[in-house]
Amino acid sequence: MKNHILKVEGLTKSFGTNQVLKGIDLDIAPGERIAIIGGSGSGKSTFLRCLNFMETLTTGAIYLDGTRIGRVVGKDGDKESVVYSPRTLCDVRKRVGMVFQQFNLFPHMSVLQNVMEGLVTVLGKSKGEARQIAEAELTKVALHEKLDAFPSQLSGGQQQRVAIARAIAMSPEILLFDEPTSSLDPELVGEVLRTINTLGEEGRTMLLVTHELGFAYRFATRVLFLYDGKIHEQGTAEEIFKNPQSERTRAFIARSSEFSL
Ligand SMILES: Nc1ncnc2c1ncn2[C@@H]1O[C@H](COP(=O)(O)OP(=O)(O)OP(=O)(O)O)[C@@H](O)[C@H]1O
Repeated sequence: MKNHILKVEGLTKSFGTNQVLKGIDLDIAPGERIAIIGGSGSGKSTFLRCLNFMETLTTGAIYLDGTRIGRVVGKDGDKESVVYSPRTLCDVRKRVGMVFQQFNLFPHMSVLQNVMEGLVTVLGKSKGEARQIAEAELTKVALHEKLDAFPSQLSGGQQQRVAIARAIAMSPEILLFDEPTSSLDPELVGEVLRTINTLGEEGRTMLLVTHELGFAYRFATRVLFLYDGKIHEQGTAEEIFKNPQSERTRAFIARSSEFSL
């Protein structure tokens, strides 16, 4: 049997009466680089946020290394009641890191402190060890000269690289990227995509929601096309971009003006 690091089963998510995710099943093997593409409002960000429980699931289950997250405490027909303890959620977020569109850095902390914070408060590292790890990760994203700067003194691309270093420093097993370049000026997009690409080459398991279809084509080992809250089509980048089976996928790719292979 294939070894799955993450498994999603029958995931639905509603906000009030608006059902945004309508039944998603997905198995992810270690080292896969998955790009999630789809039109605005198709549920891409919501799906990603469900994977580290920033959103509660309406129905369905998520398994990490074969273990279901949360404890089922009751069942009413098909609907389960599941309890997620703060400890479980903290554990999941250690294992599943996330980089956001808006960086989400702490504005009152220096670059170094931003990366050290989770290492000390969540992982319980000593300040000395946290500093060592943080400096090493910031060097990898070429920000070793900005350790004492504050986020407001950095470009958007540099801030996003701090956010990536902060996520990587926690050694997550899976990294989620939610449109990490969409709030950047066009000239800064390349530096962040290069950083993400390097992480992929290191064999990390990654899921990336993106509108940069050219990058998705080069980067992803698997592409998911989300439409109306479901995985409408999935396959290798070659299959999805060059030979999609569905007319809807074909039309989406043809419409996306950024796409250049
Ligand atoms: N917290 C929320 N409360 C209510 N509705 C929400 C919430 N978050 C998302 N939605 C709704 O869920 C739907 C899907 O949103 P989502 O952000 O997942 O789409 P997306 O595919 O990532 O879109 P985009 O490409 O524009 O970012 C939208 O109709 C949105 O209004």
